[in-house]
Amino acid sequence: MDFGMERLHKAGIDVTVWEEDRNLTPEELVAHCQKVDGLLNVGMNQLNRELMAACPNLKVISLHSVGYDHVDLEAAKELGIKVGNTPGVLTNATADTAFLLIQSVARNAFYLNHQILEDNWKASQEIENFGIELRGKTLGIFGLGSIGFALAKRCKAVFDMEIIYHNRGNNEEAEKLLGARRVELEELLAESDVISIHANLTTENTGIFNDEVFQQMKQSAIFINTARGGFHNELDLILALQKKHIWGAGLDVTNPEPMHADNPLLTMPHVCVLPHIGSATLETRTAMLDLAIDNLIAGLNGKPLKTELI
Ligand SMILES: NC(=O)C1=CN([C@@H]2O[C@H](COP(=O)(O)OP(=O)(O)OC[C@H]3O[C@@H](n4cnc5c(N)ncnc54)[C@H](OP(=O)(O)O)[C@@H]3O)[C@@H](O)[C@H]2O)C=CC1
Ligand SMILES: O=CC(=O)O
Repeated sequence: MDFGMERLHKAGIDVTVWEEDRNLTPEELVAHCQKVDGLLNVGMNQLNRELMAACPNLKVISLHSVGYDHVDLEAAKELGIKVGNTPGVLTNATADTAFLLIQSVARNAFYLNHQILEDNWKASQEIENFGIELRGKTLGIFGLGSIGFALAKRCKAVFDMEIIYHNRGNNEEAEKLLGARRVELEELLAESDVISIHANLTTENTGIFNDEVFQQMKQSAIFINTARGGFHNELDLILALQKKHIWGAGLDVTNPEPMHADNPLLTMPHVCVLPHIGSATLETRTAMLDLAIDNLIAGLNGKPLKTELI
C-alpha cells in the first residue's frame, strides 16, 4: 500500500511525511510545517492558532478524521485556511466498533479472555462473571448523528432495543424509522441500560460524564465511549465502576491517549478498552485517505473541498 503517495506525486505535490507513531508537540509542528501549503493531518495533532499563524503559505488543512475538536476552526477561518474532514465514509465501521464494545462488555468478554491468558479456564463460571442480556433493553445515545444512527439501527435490528437520545435538535429520520425518542440528559441517564456517546466534542461538553453523572445512571448500566476521551473523566469512571454506580464500560477512546498498561481499567471486570480503532478497517481507512487527498488537492488548487468544514 502506498498510502496515497502515487496520487499526491501525480498531482505534482512535493510531500514530506512525519513517520513517528505519535502526535507531534506544538513546537515540533511549527518547526516542521512553516513552509507548507497544505497539511494532511493523520491522528490527533493539535492544530492551533499559533501553528496556523506560523505557516504563512498554508491554504488547506485536510483531516483524516471526521472529528475536528483538535483544530481551531475559528482561527482557520480568520486566516483564510480551508479545513476538510472525512464524514460518512467511516460511519459504518465506527458504529460496528461501538456495537462490538456493547456486546463485549455485556458478555464480560475481555476479562474472561484475560483469565484464559492467566491459565485460569473455569469449566463453570461464577455468577459474577455472567453477562447481561441486551434484548429489549434501552439504548441511550448522546449525540444521535450519523454514527449514532448507524449504531441505533444495529441495536434495534439485532436486540430490538428501545432507542432514546439526547441532541440539541430532533433527528426526525431516527424517530420515524426506529421510533427513537428525544429526551433531556437526566432522562437519558436514568432510563438507559446502555449509554453510548456519539456527539462532537466541544468546550461546552468536555468532561460531561463525571462522578455526578455516573451516579445518575442505572447501577446495571453500560457506558460506551467511541467518540472522544475528553467526554469522560477517567478517574471518575474508574471510581464509578469500583463503587458499582454503573455495571460496565467500553472505550475506544481514552482520557488521556495513549492509555498506559498500568491503568486499572485494563484489568477490571465488565470493562473493554480498544486503542482508538473505531474506523480502522482496511476498506474504511482507504476511503478516508482517498477523501482526505481529494480535499487536499482541491484546497491546494483553490477549489471547494468535497467535504468542507469551513
Ligand atoms: N473512535 C473513532 O475512531 C471515531 C470517533 N468519531 C467521533 O464521533 C463523533 C461523531 O461523528 P458523526 O456521527 O459522524 O458526527 P455527526 O455530526 O453526524 O453527529 C454528531 C451528533 O452529535 C449531536 N451533538 C452535537 N453536540 C451535542 C451536544 N452538546 N449534546 C448532544 N448532542 C450533540 C449532533 O446533533 P445536534 O446538533 O442536534 O445536537 C449530531 O447529531 C466525531 O465528532 C468523532 O469525535 C468518529 C469516527 C471515528
Ligand atoms: O476519531 C476519529 C475520527 O474520525 O474522528
